[in-house]
Amino acid sequence: MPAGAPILSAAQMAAAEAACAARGIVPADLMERAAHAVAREAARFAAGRPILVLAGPGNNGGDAYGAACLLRAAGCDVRVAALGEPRAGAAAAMRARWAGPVTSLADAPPRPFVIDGLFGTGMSRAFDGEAAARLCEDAFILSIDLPSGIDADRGAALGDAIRADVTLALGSLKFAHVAGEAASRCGHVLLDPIGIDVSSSARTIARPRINPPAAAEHKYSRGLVCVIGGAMGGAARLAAAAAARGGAGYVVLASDDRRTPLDAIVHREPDARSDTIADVRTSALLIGPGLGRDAAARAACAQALASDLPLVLDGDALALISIAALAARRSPTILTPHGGEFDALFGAGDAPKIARTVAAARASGAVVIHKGADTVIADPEGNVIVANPPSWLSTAGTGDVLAGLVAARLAVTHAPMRAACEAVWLHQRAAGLAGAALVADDLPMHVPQAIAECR
Ligand SMILES: NC(=O)C1=CN([C@@H]2O[C@H](COP(=O)(O)OP(=O)(O)OC[C@H]3O[C@@H](n4cnc5c(N)ncnc54)[C@H](OP(=O)(O)O)[C@@H]3O)[C@@H](O)[C@H]2O)[C@H](O)CC1
Ligand SMILES: [K+]
Repeated sequence: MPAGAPILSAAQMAAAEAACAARGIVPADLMERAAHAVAREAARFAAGRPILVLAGPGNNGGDAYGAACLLRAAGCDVRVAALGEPRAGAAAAMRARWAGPVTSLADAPPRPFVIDGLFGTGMSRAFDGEAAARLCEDAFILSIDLPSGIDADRGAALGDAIRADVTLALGSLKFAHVAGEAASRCGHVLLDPIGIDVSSSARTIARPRINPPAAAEHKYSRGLVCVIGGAMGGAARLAAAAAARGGAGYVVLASDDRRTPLDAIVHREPDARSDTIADVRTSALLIGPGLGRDAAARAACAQALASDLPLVLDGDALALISIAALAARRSPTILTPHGGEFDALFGAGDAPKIARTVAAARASGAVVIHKGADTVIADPEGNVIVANPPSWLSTAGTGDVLAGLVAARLAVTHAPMRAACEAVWLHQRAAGLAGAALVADDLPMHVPQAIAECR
């Protein structure tokens, strides 16, 4: 996935495209650039294999006809199969430029390399993809802009959507490249800006810059993280270990369980939880991993919410708080819900995940890390960062590790959105370093290497 790339809705993309006209760049120019970009990538990936171009009735089809012409002119073996005819505009002009035969999808013989130009951002209703599926079955598929059959904003498959090996996004990434079911249908995503000026409050995650501590720093100035644990000691231990490896100067673990994951982590008895939450030296307080939901947990959560400390709320804590109590806080707050915890706190809804996460951040005044295969990070100002963490992270305890990293980065940076993004990046990079079949315990030891890569 391109790092730090803007992400737009289909309507925002159309507006950016329209704004090009003011600079004298008309739709036919953009399609010409799109066709060149598609032909370039197709030639690279096809590597001499016979190419079948699937062309639809809209501008996605126009891009496809343009690429077919360029590839044929470059000496490639190209055939075209179409679904409907472009009726007007730049797409019709591109269609007219193609002098070779055009067959229907049903009549086309399969070829080993397919350029999927059936539908892009204009996909508006379910699509009967049976004929296309036959042609794509054993082929390498390069999708133009989006795999055909995908709702660009929701990332949902409308009928029989195509599953691409490579998707070349044009102009900007769309929500479907990073969110929802569609993200997994895109294969490897490339982006060609084709000269369109794009600005967006939503971007893909990028490697952060993390400086080493200044020479005069000491353990308290580096950031004191207090982890408030409860009945399930393992979760809090994982979080504390991650906080210690994540760059905090000092980590305190107040938990029923006397074991600490590292000798460098200071244990406090659970009856000292209240004093710990009241400790004004604390740079970031983490509450939730393994906390439980009993009366003591509820009281600890209420005290944490009422404090002026920068706060990270995870796991059980997310079930013990209200949006009103969050909104009343004046200090930085970060929430780390997975989908179920998010729905329980903010309500389930039909809107795309990015929009729901922004609404949650606005309502709570907190930075929200809405975890999942597409992790959406939003702040109350509407800024959004999207990450696609490795699927090996879908195992017990990895959320506790993330919570600990979030607390560490909040303690160091004092900036909740920055802290959330740094932590999510470090978490996914540590997972990459840990490799296949990782367990949560493996992650903290890889965080220092991930931090070292952030110079
Ligand atoms: N990013 C850019 O600036 C550029 C993008 N380009 C390419 O343009 C497409 C978007 O083009 P658009 O024409 O808006 O949309 P599509 O090509 O995706 O499809 C629209 C046509 O498809 C018909 N349609 C929609 N759903 C179905 C269906 N289920 N079955 C059959 N036909 C369907 C739709 O018909 P309507 O009746 O709904 O109007 C349209 O005819 C973008 O993705 C890029 O590839 C530019 O080329 C360059 C600039
Ligand atoms: K397509």
